[in-house]
Amino acid sequence: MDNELKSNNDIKTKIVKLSAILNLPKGTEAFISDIHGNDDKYLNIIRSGAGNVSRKVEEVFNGRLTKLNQRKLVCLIYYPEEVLAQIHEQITDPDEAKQWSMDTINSVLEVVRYVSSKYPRHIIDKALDTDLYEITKKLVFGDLMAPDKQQYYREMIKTVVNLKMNDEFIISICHAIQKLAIERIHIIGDVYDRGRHPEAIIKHLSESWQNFDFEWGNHDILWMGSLAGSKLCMLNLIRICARYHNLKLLENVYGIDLTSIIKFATHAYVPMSNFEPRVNFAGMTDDEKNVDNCVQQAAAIMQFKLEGQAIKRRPEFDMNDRLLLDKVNLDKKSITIGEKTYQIKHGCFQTVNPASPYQITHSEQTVIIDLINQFTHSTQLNEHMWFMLDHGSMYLKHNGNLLFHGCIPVDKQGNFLPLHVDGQSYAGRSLCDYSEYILKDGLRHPTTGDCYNSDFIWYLWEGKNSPLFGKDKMTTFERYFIDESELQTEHLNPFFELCNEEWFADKLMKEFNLNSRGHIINGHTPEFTDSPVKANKKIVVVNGLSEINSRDRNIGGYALLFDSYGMRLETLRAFRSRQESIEEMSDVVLDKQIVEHSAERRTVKDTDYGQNIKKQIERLAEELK
Ligand SMILES: O=P(O)(O)OC[C@H]1O[C@](O)(COP(=O)(O)O)[C@@H](O)[C@@H]1O
Ligand SMILES: [Mn+2]
Repeated sequence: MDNELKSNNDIKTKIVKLSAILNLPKGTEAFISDIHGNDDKYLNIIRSGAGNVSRKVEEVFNGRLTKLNQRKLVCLIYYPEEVLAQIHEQITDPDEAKQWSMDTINSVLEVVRYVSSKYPRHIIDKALDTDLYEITKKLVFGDLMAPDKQQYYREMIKTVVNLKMNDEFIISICHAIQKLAIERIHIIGDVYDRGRHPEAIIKHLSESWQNFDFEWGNHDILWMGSLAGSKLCMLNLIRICARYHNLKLLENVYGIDLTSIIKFATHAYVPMSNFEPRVNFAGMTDDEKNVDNCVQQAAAIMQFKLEGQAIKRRPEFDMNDRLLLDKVNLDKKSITIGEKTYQIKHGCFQTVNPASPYQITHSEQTVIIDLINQFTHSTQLNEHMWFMLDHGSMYLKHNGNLLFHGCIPVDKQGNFLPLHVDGQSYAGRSLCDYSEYILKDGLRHPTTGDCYNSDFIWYLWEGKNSPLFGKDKMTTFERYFIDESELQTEHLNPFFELCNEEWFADKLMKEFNLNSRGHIINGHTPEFTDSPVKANKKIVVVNGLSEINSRDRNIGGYALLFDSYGMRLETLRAFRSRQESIEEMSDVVLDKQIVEHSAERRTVKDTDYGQNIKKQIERLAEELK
């Protein structure tokens, strides 16, 4: 064959393959948010395919397995390692154990074949374990019903069991099912803060997941901002870690030596009830609680001082109402705001100089410099934050939907509120684009000096026009010191109320150049009273809210699934622990609600990926001689 013909045939083969992919059903997207370092809860959602795995098992085994046996199989798929250990304790007879393994291998193979049926080969290949690839590929892709081959496959399964590879094999297939149950995960912000293992979530995504994206949340910004050199982001972050008994995360995972702040804090402060940690884990010692308490005070006071300096440096941020330290009276036991004076029962203003309340002391300065140098040089923090940066954005337009963590700031009429900074005005989409630009610029050029980028990144955390925060003020000071609920209340931007209006959803979509048939999906605010589905089903809030805040203790938040049949919102069962989930064989989903039902089954053709494929096909067609 001459070379020209050969290369033409290569191109044609590629076109045939790509055209075939266009007609496969659209992959399943899962939308989750506000994980807040709860790695077990996150893995529970992911391993269950946000409820998709149990649905698939039901579709395959309805009428063949009882509900109880379906639940057992589902639980095995979520937690194969733990469930297999239990089974080995329960089934001690060798023959019975072999039988169980053979039956189970057959069942999980049926499920993996079913979930992989809508994927092109290269995606399935990625989901299969590389060590066992040669065997799994034969059993997954082989035609098991072909009469001449049945014996061949059965013998293979028998040999896997006889060679005692059964557990390893089952585990690898279960993991493949988990991966294939969701094609892409959208993590709509707040991976970090409060919970103990945000790094485990990053690790899971980087090591075992292929398709995902982050839409950054306000808490993630604190961590990215600290790497960029923002001392304010860092002090907020340390304060929150101390508040949630999480300082170990900084030491053990990010290699931050906290000696300087712990020494300073325990010397300058005594534990006080208003700084007690917000969690009470079994095994927390009094010593640890005292350290948390004092570090929280030290970080809070340094934060309030540096915030004061930043607010004065940046009048354009319009945050003068947050200047509170200078309103504390000389007795340091009361504060006068406007006309009113409020008592401060538990103040800790011993390092505040009334003549110059926002000035930090020399000791504080030493601590801050030591810490910010460590943050900006932490290898692990660098790795994790760049991972979030590389795979994330302020907002994402994907398959016709608009995703962001918090809000697009508006006034009561729904007009986009402008932020006047850097000689320009930014509002709506341009505010999001500008925020992303500054964040990236800040991370590319880290500096520990008081620069504009660092100040702006901190503004994204708690400024009233920040798309990530979405509240009029952050009342940290009031919540620590002033026992007055009216002052402590943070008011949501009108955006959240307007989200009940369909016209508003349409306006947002238009601002982002999207068709009004798509959906807006965000997180951030826990839904206590209203439904998470709003604006005639055009807006969905997927907060994986913590059970502590939930109006119903059985509800553990919401996740959204978007597959070839449409979109459905899953109400998640409250998650208490991995062990409890395994013992109770509880499924993740409590309830489902259809958000959209596609009239026709969506295929890859109807997705952004499909658009790319079409372009590739066009380019290839042009190459044909
Ligand atoms: O309950 P805590 O730890 O004091 O945190 C409360 C603070 O967290 C915030 O709710 C922001 O966090 P979220 O993004 O999780 O809502 C602030 O508005 C509030 O001041
Ligand atoms: Mn948030």
